[in-house]
Amino acid sequence: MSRLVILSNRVADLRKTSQSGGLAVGLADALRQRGGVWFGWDGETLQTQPREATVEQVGNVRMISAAMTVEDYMNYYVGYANSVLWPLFHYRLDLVDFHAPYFDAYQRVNANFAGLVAPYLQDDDLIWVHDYHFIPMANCLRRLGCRQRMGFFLHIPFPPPDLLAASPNHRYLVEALLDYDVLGFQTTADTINFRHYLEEWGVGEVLDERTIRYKGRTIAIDRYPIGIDVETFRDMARNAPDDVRIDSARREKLGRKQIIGVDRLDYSKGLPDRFQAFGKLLAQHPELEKQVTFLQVAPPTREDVNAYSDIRDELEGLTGSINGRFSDFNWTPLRYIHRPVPRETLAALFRASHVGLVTPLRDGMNLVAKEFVAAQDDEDPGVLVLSQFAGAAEDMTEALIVNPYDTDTMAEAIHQALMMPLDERKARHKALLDHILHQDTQRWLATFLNDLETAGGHTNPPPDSLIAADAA
Ligand SMILES: O=P(O)(O)OC[C@H]1O[C@H](O[C@H]2O[C@H](CO)[C@@H](O)[C@H](O)[C@H]2O)[C@H](O)[C@@H](O)[C@@H]1O
Ligand SMILES: O=c1ccn([C@@H]2O[C@H](COP(=O)(O)OP(=O)(O)O)[C@@H](O)[C@H]2O)c(=O)[nH]1
Repeated sequence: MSRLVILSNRVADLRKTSQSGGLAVGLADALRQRGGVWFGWDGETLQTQPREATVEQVGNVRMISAAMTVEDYMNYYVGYANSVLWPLFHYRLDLVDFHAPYFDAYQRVNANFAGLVAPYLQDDDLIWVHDYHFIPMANCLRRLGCRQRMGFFLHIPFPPPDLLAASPNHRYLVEALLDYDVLGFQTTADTINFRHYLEEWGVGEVLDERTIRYKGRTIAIDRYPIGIDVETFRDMARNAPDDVRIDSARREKLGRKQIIGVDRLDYSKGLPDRFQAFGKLLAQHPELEKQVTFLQVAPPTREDVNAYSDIRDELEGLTGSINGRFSDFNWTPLRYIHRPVPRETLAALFRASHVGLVTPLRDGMNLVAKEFVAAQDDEDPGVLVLSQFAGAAEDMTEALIVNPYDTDTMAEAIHQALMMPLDERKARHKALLDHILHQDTQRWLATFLNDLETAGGHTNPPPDSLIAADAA
């Protein structure tokens, strides 16, 4: 079996079970199972770029990481990755903030990181690159002479061609993706958008749904929906810490139901619309007074990007106005936590909740949707309310599917979830649980790596075209 080398901007702390963000959670689960190497940014910024990476062995995983300069952090991470690619790929052209130095830094950081990891690569490694930060990584590694098989997985949505074309570098990005041997997306909709781009812009040739021909090479593309380690999460949920148990017992005594949401405080997660829907629920159903509380965990994220401080102000305003209007001395309907909460605690909180709200405006997958289902008690499960625009909705069709822009209907869906009879809750939960058990981390890892192992790779001609790749 070839050694697996994972490259991603964010690396997790494998000593902790708690990671912020689904990419770190998914990859930590995957690498703990198979072992290998994980390379990425260590989260530090320095005045000058370090010449070497730091290496550390954690169990069966070799962690290789490096800092970046303050300037690169601002132009590459805050800039191109999170002020251009993130909003663009989440269909938010209004938030795209493009500046030429961002794109230069994006290419420079990819080239620097390729140079830092290349000395650690072995000839028969399987190289698996993750997410929008590292799209040109294959190109950079090939320029250094790396001939290994390389796969890429996009954790976020791939937008329709017309939206992508709003970026000055759209052709560069797509051609850089075609430098890999296998391209993975979260959903069928994403793979269709990618193929449509190729057809509309005349890049390569779509041979069939899963095969592209580009400059004499073959590239496999498919959807590989990311999953979770269901049994581990179920065990965490059953072992509630004391404070969660005491809080649940108090609520039970008062006959109160809990609604829960857990999201990084990101504009893509649809939090203001969700809060408004909760306000409408309370206004339209006065009988719910003191019968229900909504707990929203929303840890800070990417705070150096302007769009993220705006959403924080908006949410704090909404929390104040909802609680100001409906609270009583012994009831606070909306509890909002702006800090990360350990995943073990979240698991227990999910199990203690009657409704899970996962209502992003656009999301690659959304692991919280899967975690909420995994955490439930099979005999008395809670109900998942899921946005039609989360990647998870493509398969989790037994959730209550909502349009997150339509706050009136969302309020009604929350009401339906709170009132749902036990038989229906059990039937929906069983179907959702079967689904997440089937599409778990292990399957995600195995299907992608199987395709990478059998891909064109070494049989493809050397990608000389890459050397000539220009920033169109
Ligand atoms: O690394 P950060 O900038 O702090 O952001 C955290 C991660 O957010 C995104 O997660 C995505 O991946 C999940 C797992 O595949 C998926 O469920 C979710 O829909 C995506 O939004 C981002 O893509 C990661 O690169 C970040 O590390
Ligand atoms: O305070 C928090 C908030 C989130 N998470 C975890 O972070 C991941 C979020 O992944 P998801 O795919 O839902 O969204 P992303 O943040 O990657 O866009 C999930 O595993 C959550 O359980 C966590 O451990 N603590």
